Amino acid sequence: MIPYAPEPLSNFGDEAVAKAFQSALDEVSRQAGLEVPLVIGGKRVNTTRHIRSLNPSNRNETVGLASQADELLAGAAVDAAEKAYVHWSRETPESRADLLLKAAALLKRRKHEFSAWLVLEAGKSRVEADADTAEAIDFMEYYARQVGKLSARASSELFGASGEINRLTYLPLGVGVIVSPWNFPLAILAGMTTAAIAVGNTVVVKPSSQTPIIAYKFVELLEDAGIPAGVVNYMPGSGEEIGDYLVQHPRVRFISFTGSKDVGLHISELAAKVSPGQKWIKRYVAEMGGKDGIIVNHDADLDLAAAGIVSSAFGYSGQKCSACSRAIVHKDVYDQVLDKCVKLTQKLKIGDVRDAANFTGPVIDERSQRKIIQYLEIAKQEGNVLTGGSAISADGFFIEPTIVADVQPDARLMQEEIFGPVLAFAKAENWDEALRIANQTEFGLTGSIYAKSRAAIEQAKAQFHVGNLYINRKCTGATVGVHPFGGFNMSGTDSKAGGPDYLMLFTQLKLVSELL
Ligand SMILES: NC(=O)c1ccc[n+]([C@@H]2O[C@H](COP(=O)([O-])OP(=O)(O)OC[C@H]3O[C@@H](n4cnc5c(N)ncnc54)[C@H](O)[C@@H]3O)[C@@H](O)[C@H]2O)c1
Ligand SMILES: N[C@@H](CCC=O)C(=O)O
Repeated sequence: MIPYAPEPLSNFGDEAVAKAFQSALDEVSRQAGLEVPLVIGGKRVNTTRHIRSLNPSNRNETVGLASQADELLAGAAVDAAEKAYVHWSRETPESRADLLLKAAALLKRRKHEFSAWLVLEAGKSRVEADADTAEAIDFMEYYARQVGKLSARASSELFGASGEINRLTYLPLGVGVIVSPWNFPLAILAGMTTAAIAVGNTVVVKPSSQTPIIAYKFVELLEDAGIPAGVVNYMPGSGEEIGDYLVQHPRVRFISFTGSKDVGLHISELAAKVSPGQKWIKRYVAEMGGKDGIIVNHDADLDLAAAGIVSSAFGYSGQKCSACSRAIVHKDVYDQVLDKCVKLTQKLKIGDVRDAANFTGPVIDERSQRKIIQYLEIAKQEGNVLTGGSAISADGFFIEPTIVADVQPDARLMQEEIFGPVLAFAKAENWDEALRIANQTEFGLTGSIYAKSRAAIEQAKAQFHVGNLYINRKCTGATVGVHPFGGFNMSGTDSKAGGPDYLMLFTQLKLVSELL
């Protein structure tokens, strides 16, 4: 196998690339409105109830209708996954890795088509959509290589004992439930799903109700790559209805979740309870929200810092768990950084992401837009709104990129995950205080610092308590295999997706010791 290298991002400045993307977008737009069934044990199942997936750039456009599962069908999906597990768990690591490589190759060929679905269904700009698709490819390429390493690693790290043969093996866990979010509806779904199946598990995938169509397209892609029936079952449905049911199912062995803190904690509680007939303690891997901060020191390159803050805060309308929602700036350069950020923000173009000129698109849906509008009201009480501050009246769910100055560290704007384009600024007296403010949160996902002084950098490395700390660069945009991703505290179980230990989370280790 050639060494892993991340998938290059598309250069839309190249006319041929832009044209190829546009034709994919036109083609996908023609397919909009399609109906997708559930997939249980490889069979298509159509239901009478549907989830309507809307284009966030224009609520009048239906991207697709997904069949909606109920408990009975979700139970059938667990049965199908359990049946498939018998064979899939005995496949060689090499053949499972090959499947991931085939799926990655197919996705590379159909890159623009998948990105176009992301533009339509998730409201991503083509640049953000392309990065999402590239990350999905990366997860599969990376995990395909990690599977072999995992099986090679176990026994080689045992100490020898005379007169014995000792073998350590990573075994899969069983049937898992994959619960994924809408904000990286391809990359995160693909990463969570393929990591679990790469080591021999079978899964029921419950995608987000905002983005079921792209999830279906991914399951189809796995089928095109040759995945056996039942290894991945596709099960859109309401979180409360089938999510809770699947999490509590006695024959579900593990749950891999990415989403908000509230839902993550709810699942944690349910998964901890033993259901009648259950034979194991369920494994729970959870990646949750963030309240990520960027700290700027008095000696920093202020232009670099302002560009990093604005890009981290407003890329994909602030709807990344890694997004910068707090800028904590040394008092000596506070006004300058604020001014630079406001000027950069006012240049951002907002609108329908089908238009390449728009940097920022909509937020995901009306509920999210309403929630962010409430925070814009809170912003007026908790600070000074310097730019933005309103929703945009349109058919899509647009919110102006908003900067709020002079916010107190304990204000709601500095504590609660808004998940929209709202950035709060707080002033720090000195570097110690800046780090204290940055850590004054229940989350601990990403963070950046901009500083030149070596002492300040080293102090931040030791004291800034986040899973992903970046120095003199933005706090979004982790690359698979380069920046393993996951956070501390209420940001989750720090599972480090795209890192060397991730696959182990979906395994159990068996030691066999034979006396000679
Ligand atoms: N840490 C990370 O790596 C990471 C990555 C992406 C997103 N996120 C976080 O995800 C959130 C945004 O995504 P979201 O709005 O889709 O999150 P969400 O928690 O609302 O939903 C996530 C998934 O959980 C499902 N769900 C809801 N209720 C459920 C229940 N009772 N049982 C089982 N499943 C249920 C949803 O249908 C969806 O599929 C943000 O908080 C963001 O920070 C974290
Ligand atoms: N891994 C992504 C964030 C995923 C969550 O939304 C990043 O690093 O920006």
